[in-house]
Amino acid sequence: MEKKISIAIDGPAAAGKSTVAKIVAQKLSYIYIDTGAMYRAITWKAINRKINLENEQDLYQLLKMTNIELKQDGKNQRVFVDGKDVTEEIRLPEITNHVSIVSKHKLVREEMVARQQQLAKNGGIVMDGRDIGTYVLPNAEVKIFLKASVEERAKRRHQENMRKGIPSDFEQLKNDIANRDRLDSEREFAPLKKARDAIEIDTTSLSIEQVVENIMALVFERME
Ligand SMILES: Nc1ncnc2c1ncn2[C@@H]1O[C@H](COP(=O)(O)OP(=O)(O)O)[C@@H](O)[C@H]1O
Ligand SMILES: Nc1ccn([C@@H]2O[C@H](COP(=O)(O)OP(=O)(O)O)[C@@H](O)[C@H]2O)c(=O)n1
Repeated sequence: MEKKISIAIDGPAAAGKSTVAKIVAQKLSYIYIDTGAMYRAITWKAINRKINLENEQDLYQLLKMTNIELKQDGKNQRVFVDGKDVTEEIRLPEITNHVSIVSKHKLVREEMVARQQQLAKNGGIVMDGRDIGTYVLPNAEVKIFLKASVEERAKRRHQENMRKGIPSDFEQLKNDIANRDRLDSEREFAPLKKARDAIEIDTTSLSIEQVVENIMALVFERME
């Protein structure tokens, strides 16, 4: 039987990480873990509970008693918080615009990373996020850093929002994405950064299929 490897996919907002990670996982019959969904899930609960998002201790205590599950549903993944399906709600602008505040806290990240490493411990995993190659799975056999211009990323997310019926203003979205990238890159603990041994793919003028092909070629190289 071929070796089950770990694949880390990082990059800024709306670069195409989850889209290609999902396809790569499907092709390999691997487990796909969307770590951004986990940070979105705790942000959703904290906002609902009216927790001060700057209060690291309160957020950590909340997370400790929160069950976050990612369940495969055909081609899609559904996200559950304490048994409640929050898949759609965690993508709303109110959540998106607050996740980077919650995710900057060291205690929150350490707890999330422990959960993510537990999920990945048997290999056969595709995980996407901001710190997977640098911090969560430093020994991943394949590390990818996806990027694209902010203009292109905002365009893609805007189209996605329109498709899903989520309110969306292109200029606002562009500002929000740039702002989130800045917060994620400048935070002290496990910031968004390309791992030294990650392969960078600029997807600005690539199709989803082309990005997947590039990644699959790297995967097969490492599996040999
Ligand atoms: N290479 C690509 N070309 C065009 N659109 C893409 C590409 N990759 C992803 N998309 C689209 O861009 C949007 C954002 O992709 P997503 O996978 O959610 O990004 P991320 O997980 O990095 O935030 C989605 O609507 C997706 O269909
Ligand atoms: N490994 C990760 C994944 C996400 N995040 C945080 O979670 C937010 C949402 O991540 P996401 O991947 O769902 O965001 P999109 O790129 O899909 O918009 C990011 O902006 C980060 O603040 C993180 O800090 N570390």
